[in-house]
Amino acid sequence: MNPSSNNHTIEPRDLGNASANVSRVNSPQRKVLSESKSQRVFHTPVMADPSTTTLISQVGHKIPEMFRLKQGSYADLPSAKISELMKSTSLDNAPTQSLLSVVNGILEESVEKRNGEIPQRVACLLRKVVQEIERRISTQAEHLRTQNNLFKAREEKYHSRIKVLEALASRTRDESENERIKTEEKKAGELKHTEKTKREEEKENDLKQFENIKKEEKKIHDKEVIRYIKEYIKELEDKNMEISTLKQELESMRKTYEVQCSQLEAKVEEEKKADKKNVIGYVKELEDKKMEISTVKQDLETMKKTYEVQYSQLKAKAEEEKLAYDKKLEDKKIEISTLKQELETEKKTYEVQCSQLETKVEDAKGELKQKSQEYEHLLEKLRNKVIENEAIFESKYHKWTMKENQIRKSMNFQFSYLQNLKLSWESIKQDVMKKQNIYSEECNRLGVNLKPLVDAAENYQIVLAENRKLFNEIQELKGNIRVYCRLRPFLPGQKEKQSIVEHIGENDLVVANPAKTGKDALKTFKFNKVFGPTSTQGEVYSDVQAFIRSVLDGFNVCIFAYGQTGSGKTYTMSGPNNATPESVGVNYRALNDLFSISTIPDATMLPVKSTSDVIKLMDIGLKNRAKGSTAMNERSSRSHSVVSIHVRGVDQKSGSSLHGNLHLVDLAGSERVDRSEVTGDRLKEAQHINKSLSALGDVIFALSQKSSHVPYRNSKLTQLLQSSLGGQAKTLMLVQINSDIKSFSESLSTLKFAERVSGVELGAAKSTKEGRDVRELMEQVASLKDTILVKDEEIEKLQLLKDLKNVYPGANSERIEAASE
Ligand SMILES: Nc1ncnc2c1ncn2[C@@H]1O[C@H](COP(=O)(O)OP(=O)(O)OP(=O)(O)O)[C@@H](O)[C@H]1O
Repeated sequence: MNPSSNNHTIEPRDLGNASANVSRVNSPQRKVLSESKSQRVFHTPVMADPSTTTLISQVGHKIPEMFRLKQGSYADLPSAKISELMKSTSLDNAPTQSLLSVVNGILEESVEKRNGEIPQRVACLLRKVVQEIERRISTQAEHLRTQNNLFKAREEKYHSRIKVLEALASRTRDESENERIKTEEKKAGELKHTEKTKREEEKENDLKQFENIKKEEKKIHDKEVIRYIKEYIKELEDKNMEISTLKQELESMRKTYEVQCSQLEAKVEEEKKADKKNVIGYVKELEDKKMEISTVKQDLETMKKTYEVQYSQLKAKAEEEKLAYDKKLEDKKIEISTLKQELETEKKTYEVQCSQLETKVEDAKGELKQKSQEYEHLLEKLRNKVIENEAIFESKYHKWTMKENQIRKSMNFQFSYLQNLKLSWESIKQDVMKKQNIYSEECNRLGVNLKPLVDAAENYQIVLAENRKLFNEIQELKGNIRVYCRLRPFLPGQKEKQSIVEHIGENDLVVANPAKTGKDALKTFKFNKVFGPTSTQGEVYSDVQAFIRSVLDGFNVCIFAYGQTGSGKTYTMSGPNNATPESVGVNYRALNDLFSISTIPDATMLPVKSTSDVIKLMDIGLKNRAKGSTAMNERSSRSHSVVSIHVRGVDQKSGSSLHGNLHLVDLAGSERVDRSEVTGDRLKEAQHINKSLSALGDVIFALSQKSSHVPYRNSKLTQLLQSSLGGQAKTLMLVQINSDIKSFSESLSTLKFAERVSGVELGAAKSTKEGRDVRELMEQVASLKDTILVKDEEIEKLQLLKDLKNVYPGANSERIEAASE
């Protein structure tokens, strides 16, 4: 960059005298003044001291006319002249020396003529001039910085060139091992080294100089900036000179390298010639290889031809396909054109529709407008009504306030009345309290009198319970069949809910005949226990439980449910369908009890180990059990169900053995076939059921009459129950009653039958429990019986032999024996 190209740079010839003033402008004013005095020889105002005129004239030719003060002082200048001087164009065009002389002039004038005072407009001029000088200095500083950067960039450029040269030198080293070259390389290295050290030195010098320049710059900054710039420029020129010298040196180095390269090339040529001989041998080998390659080439040629044939075939095929594709394309184009036509028609239709819609929209707009008018009219009406209503409300409000006043008045009146009432109530209260005291005294007296009566009643209850217990014990001793009666509740879907039962006691039941009236209609039945319709399965079982327990004491127990069809026998014995633990019947509870009471789980005839095992067996039995829907019961059992559990065990402490049977019997229901409306197979079933039940009735009748013959063998049922009914067993009959009025006749006959059953005396139940001695004796008896049996057989045989001998006296005894066997 050429410094003189900038408008604001100071030419070297201007700078010599102006540099000191620039620094003074930047310094505090007082310093400026003192220094300006010491150097007055340069800057005394032109007009004040004629001795300086020569000097001014020396430099004056460079100051534009307008900044030259011909006569008078700056303070005397007219304001128009000052404002003209302050114009940016005038200041820009003025050389720095002129500006500095203006500054000096003003300052000298103010010190010498005006005792340090500067008029306002002159001060403005001074400020402007100083600002301009400052701006120029900062531009110069910027310029210096740019120069510096330029110098650095050049330095880097030289560094990179040196690196390139180094690379060249190293490459040369690698290519030749010749010592001559080595020497040369050394030389080159030395040269490079010298050049490098020279460069480094120069660099160091440059840096030092640069630092010096910086220092000087600092000093000059205080003294003479212009001189520094001059020196700097000179230095720059020197650097340029140095650079050109370096260039020349580099040029000479390049030439040297070129010479070295040509020498190297010559050497390589020589080596090539030496190698040529070897090459001939290689050429021969190459010839052979070429032959091989030509053979391979021929093969390849043949392959190429084959491929070309294939290619031509494929091409022909591709062309055929292309033709077909073109045809398809043509078709598609036709299709597209058809579609376009269709689209066009659609578009037209759509446009027509659009226009129709627009017309409709217009119509709708009209309607909307009309309706909005109507609504506005309505709104107006409503507003009027609101006003009317407001008026009505106002009048009503007035009336209500009047009424409120009236009510208030009456309330006040009633309040006073209430006060009076309260007073009278207080007096009444007092009277009542007195009376209450009297009554409590009388009650106390009565309580004292009543106590003996209460005690007597309590005693009566105890006596009653004892009586019941005694009655039961007597019955037990008699061995009566126990009879529990259970009443089935009305079922949810049942329409008629009129009951024949008048009274349900703990042990008695009163039934009313709907055909009769008065006392004749009522009939009382007594049983060991009566369970009402609300009784639960648990309650029923709690009274059955004792029987189950006695099975394990060696008693035979039979529990059988009897009753008309649909009266709840299966419900009591097994429970409802999908029974829960709360609703399961006697069977399941009894089994649970047996297995929880027993210490010998496998002491059964059947391999059952738990309730669930037996239940599984029972389920099999239930599945086998015939069931059917009748008019009387949806899930009527069409057969008797008998669950027999045989318990055998040995008491390990006492050694006694026992065996007990438990029969859990759910009889099929007795039914009147006219009511159950059964026909066909069902009718046959009903007849069989009724037959077996009547056989049971006959047995019961014979037992109650203490007849010498009891017809057990008339049915399988009575045969099965023989040991429970006739033997010394514990028997419980659960009588099921359906209290429905329609079932009166059936219920009555059931109750009568049950009454008869309860009168049957079986004799005191006997346990089969036997002591150890008895058991051993029994076992001895059994073994003796077995021995007797064997002996009897032998006697029989001997007898037979004897008879045969008598018949055939000459026969051989061995042959007779064989014949008899
Ligand atoms: N105590 C009871 N509580 C609620 N429902 C009962 C009760 N007893 C019986 N039932 C219901 O009455 C209906 C008839 O009962 P169940 O089948 O036990 O009679 P059943 O005497 O065994 O009849 P069948 O002799 O025809 O077999 C069933 O739906 C049963 O669930």
